[in-house]
Amino acid sequence: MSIDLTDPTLLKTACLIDGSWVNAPSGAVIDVTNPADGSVVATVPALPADEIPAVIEASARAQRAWATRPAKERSAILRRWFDLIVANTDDLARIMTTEQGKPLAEAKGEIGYAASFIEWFAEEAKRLYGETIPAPRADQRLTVIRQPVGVTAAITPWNFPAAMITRKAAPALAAGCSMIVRPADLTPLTALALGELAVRAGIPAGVLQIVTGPAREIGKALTDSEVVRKLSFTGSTEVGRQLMAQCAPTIKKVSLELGGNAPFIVFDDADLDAAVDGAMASKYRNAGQTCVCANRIYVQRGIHDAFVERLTAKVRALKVGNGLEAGTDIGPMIEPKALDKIESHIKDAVSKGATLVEGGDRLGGLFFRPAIVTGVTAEMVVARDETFGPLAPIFAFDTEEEVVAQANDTIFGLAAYFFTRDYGRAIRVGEALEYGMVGHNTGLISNEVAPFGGVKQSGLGREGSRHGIDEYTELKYICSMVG
Ligand SMILES: NC(=O)C1=CN([C@@H]2O[C@H](COP(=O)(O)OP(=O)(O)OC[C@H]3O[C@@H](n4cnc5c(N)ncnc54)[C@H](OP(=O)(O)O)[C@@H]3O)[C@@H](O)[C@H]2O)C=CC1
Ligand SMILES: O=C(O)[C@H](O)CS(=O)(=O)O
Repeated sequence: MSIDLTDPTLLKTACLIDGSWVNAPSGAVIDVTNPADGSVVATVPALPADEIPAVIEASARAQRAWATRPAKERSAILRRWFDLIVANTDDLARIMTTEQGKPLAEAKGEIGYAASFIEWFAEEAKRLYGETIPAPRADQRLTVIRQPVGVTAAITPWNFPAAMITRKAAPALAAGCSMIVRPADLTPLTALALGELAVRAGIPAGVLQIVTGPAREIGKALTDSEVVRKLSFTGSTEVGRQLMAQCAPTIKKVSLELGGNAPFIVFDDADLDAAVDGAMASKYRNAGQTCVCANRIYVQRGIHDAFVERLTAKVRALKVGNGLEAGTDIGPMIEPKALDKIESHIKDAVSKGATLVEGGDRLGGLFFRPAIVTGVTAEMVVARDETFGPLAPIFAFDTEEEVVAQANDTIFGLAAYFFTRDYGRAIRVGEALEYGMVGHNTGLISNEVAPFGGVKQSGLGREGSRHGIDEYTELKYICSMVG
């Protein structure tokens, strides 16, 4: 199946290495399939790990030159990349929906979200200010400058094939670093299309490289290298923990955006319609395949039944189908094991006394009817493990103290949400929740201007915002004797 594009040259099926489009020496390839129908959309190289040292060498060579370019020049080139991505939104979205499955409207939204990080860091590039410090001696002058970390690497997941790349590459390039990106095998085409637009924008050869192929082996080659000074990873906590350990021998800087288990709390005094709309947005975006999705929905007993009734009506109205078809709300899951996990969470909960009140059945292929389960308790697997699918498990609660304790009873700490119109409660709960990001009366918190990241075992560091570029810079202190 070819993808119906206005500009077919955006469909790249080779690695971007040192400014050229390169296949694996052996010709080995990986199939890229459409989750909506299982068809092979394209192939990309299965680049062997022994090709990575040359990629790293090209990255180091390019980075030295890139860092000497005035910040204003780097900014202008990033701005051109932003403009080209925006101008090609429709094609990029069609490529994304074809390989990842999300509805076209969501894919277009992600392209805009991904582009916003480039726009933001094109501006930040010009504001990497240093410091002068009053010296303790008359014959000294103390200055602090911010310099690029150097050669960096990124390993990114399939659920946001564009935004998870630009949220890393934009600050890296803005700071004067180079970056080697290894996208998920399931969704490489979006990454390669972004690479093509980077070339057209004038990002020099070697500054941004995109390699496809065996994750473990390529990851090992990147983490083993002393030249690679930083790794940024988005994905599961399990893999993040492993990559962090692999980076330890060479003392790399590490940024980790890992798993979540977001509580979504609705108090009796909440705006009920706002809470239901917030739950729909947080739970079912990308078919529930986001790290910040509501994973546990706690509803205070006084509003519980009304909330379940209204949520059920909206979930029942969701249209499941091919993301390329107009009106689709929920696309296919990314792979078969995703459906197995949702089913296992439902079966475990029901076996322990919960009630399946909506959906929960397979619709053929990778399609799954969005589900709601009520009567959920802390003893059920869904309370501890991230479903990463369109399942809303609903817990009833009585007091503020009890629900905050339950919400915090997890190893994760990425995102949390709560709905209340009581000012005092808003302050208390917002401060008590042990999460990197908290939504108050909203289920959507992600943008390029705020610091995205988690605490506990949901990650290290922040992406986006004025903080995101810090992950790609080093502070250098210069002490001058002025004689
Ligand atoms: N905090 C956040 O922003 C996000 C967190 N996540 C979390 O990730 C999980 C689901 O996403 P998923 O993509 O399956 O996560 P994974 O951690 O399995 O994969 C993430 C990326 O890492 C690669 N990878 C896997 N194992 C290794 C390894 N040993 N060495 C190097 N690279 C490796 C994968 O490659 P490949 O897929 O090709 O095998 C993929 O590109 C959920 O827990 C979710 O919460 C996901 C997205 C965002
Ligand atoms: O990977 C994810 O799940 C994203 O970080 C979620 S968001 O940034 O699109 O909210």
